[in-house]
Amino acid sequence: MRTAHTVDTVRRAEAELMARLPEGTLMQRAAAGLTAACAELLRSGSGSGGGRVYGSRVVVLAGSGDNGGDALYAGARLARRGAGVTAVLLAADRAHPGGLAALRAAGGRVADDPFDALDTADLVLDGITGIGGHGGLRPDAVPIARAARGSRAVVVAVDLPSGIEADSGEVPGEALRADLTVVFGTEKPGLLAGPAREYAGTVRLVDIGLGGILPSVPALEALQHLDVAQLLPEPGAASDKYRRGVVGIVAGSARYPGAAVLAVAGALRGGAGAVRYVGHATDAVIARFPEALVHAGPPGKAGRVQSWIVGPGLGDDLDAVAEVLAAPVPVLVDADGLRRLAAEPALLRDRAAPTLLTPHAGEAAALLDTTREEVEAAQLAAVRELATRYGATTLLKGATTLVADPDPRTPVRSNTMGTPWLATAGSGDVLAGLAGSLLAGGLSARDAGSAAAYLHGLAARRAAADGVPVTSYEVADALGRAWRDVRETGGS
Ligand SMILES: NC(=O)C1=CN([C@@H]2O[C@H](COP(=O)(O)OP(=O)(O)OC[C@H]3O[C@@H](n4cnc5c(N)ncnc54)[C@H](OP(=O)(O)O)[C@@H]3O)[C@@H](O)[C@H]2O)[C@@H](O)CC1
Ligand SMILES: Nc1ncnc2c1ncn2[C@@H]1O[C@H](COP(=O)(O)OP(=O)(O)O)[C@@H](O)[C@H]1O
Ligand SMILES: [K+]
Repeated sequence: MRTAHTVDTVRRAEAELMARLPEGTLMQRAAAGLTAACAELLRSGSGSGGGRVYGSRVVVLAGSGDNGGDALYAGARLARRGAGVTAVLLAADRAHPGGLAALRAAGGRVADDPFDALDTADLVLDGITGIGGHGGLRPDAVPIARAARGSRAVVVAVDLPSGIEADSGEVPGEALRADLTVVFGTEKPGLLAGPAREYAGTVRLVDIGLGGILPSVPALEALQHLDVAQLLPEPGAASDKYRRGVVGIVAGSARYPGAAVLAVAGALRGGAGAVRYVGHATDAVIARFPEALVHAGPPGKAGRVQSWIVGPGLGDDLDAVAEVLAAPVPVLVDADGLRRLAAEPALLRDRAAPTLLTPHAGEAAALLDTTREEVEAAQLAAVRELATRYGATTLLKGATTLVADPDPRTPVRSNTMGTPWLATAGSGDVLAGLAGSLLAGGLSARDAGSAAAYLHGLAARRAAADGVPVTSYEVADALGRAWRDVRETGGS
């Protein structure tokens, strides 16, 4: 499990640890981890450095705080290994004194012209701001950050990409996009939530000894293979199709029969014992999936289920939404079902069984009575607000998918397993089917949503492995492979 803690929590834990250690120890641990990561990158040939630390050209962008200190000490270590290291000081009179002295003692120098230095750099260390930065890059840092990004150098962010908000994942102004972020002690929420997450590149965690001090419940977490493997249901010797769970799907319409087919496709790969389709697309569903049980409706007449999915491709025939939400089983509401809910939130008022809402940014905006742009700029705040306002677990789809429970103390789950290939019509229907199927298998709404988002992203990656566009149907088809992948790596 990847975990992220807020800035306040990190600062408290660091203070507690620092009180037990000689001064400067944590910064040296951070700098040592940073140096190792940079050396590895340079040796791998990234940034056209010729595959060695010795002789490579490194530029350290150093702001006025400890983030700059980390970067300067790492620069000093790289200089001792033979790199040519130049520092660009964003606030020359307030640069970290110890870090700057160490760099100079190791043969590093301060740049006369930052742009000349960046022009020939192989690697740029971004130490402008860390967890103390707010409000985006300041005007004097903007041209330097742009030159760094525009150069051929590989960019390594120290703790987090400068310009992002560590706690909210918002990017209020300009920020410096990194190829690698070396984060200290624990991840920060902004590394797991969009839009900031998309600035971080690959994230590498350096242990600085905070492990036993940080609270065990993080602010955010992200599942990995092993975690997903442990969540997935597995039939036992005593299982029959009803015990494995029956998922009911109210989706599709004469106008959008494909949404029904795709939701059923996802649900059939989610481990439920049976998939019961209810609606106007029975012919299309049965033609593709003879194993589905079909019924023209209404849902109450279709037979028992352990969970319902309602919404994909329903069009304007939305009476079934209220009917399904009145059932005492877990319900996943997607697409047109969410439109109905935005118009009548009271439909959720008397629900005792779990509810999972799966909006994309546009649907989330309608539910929150705001704009898509505002949701996209503050995804973490939006998903939390949706979950508390509607009293329902909410999965907010996007390049990063977030899942929040109504109880604000429960860590938000982030899924970074997606791929832009998923931005294709109908892939959300497959996700809804898969998540609803996991709900029928007995997973909580949070586990079902986050495990489904993970498998869905992994399936798309597998299906697009050759770099070719994938269709939503192919994503559904690759779910079996994704399931096998996590089981093989995670054990079962
Ligand atoms: N604590 C620990 O034990 C450890 C901490 N570690 C490291 O310390 C980092 C946190 O250091 P920090 O607290 O000094 O804050 P930091 O992010 O460097 O910013 C400092 C100053 O920058 C300025 N500034 C603000 N916004 C700005 C902007 N938009 N653009 C430009 N400048 C801006 C503002 O100063 P101002 O100019 O307003 O006076 C602010 O005070 C942390 O991320 C990690 O790398 C590690 O060594 C491990 C041990
Ligand atoms: N850039 C992206 N990177 C990763 N995943 C993405 C990206 N864009 C969209 N997705 C994923 O693709 C799916 C799209 O779902 P949705 O918006 O409901 O589409 P549709 O309604 O066409 O099915 C979601 O799972 C979303 O998280
Ligand atoms: K930084």
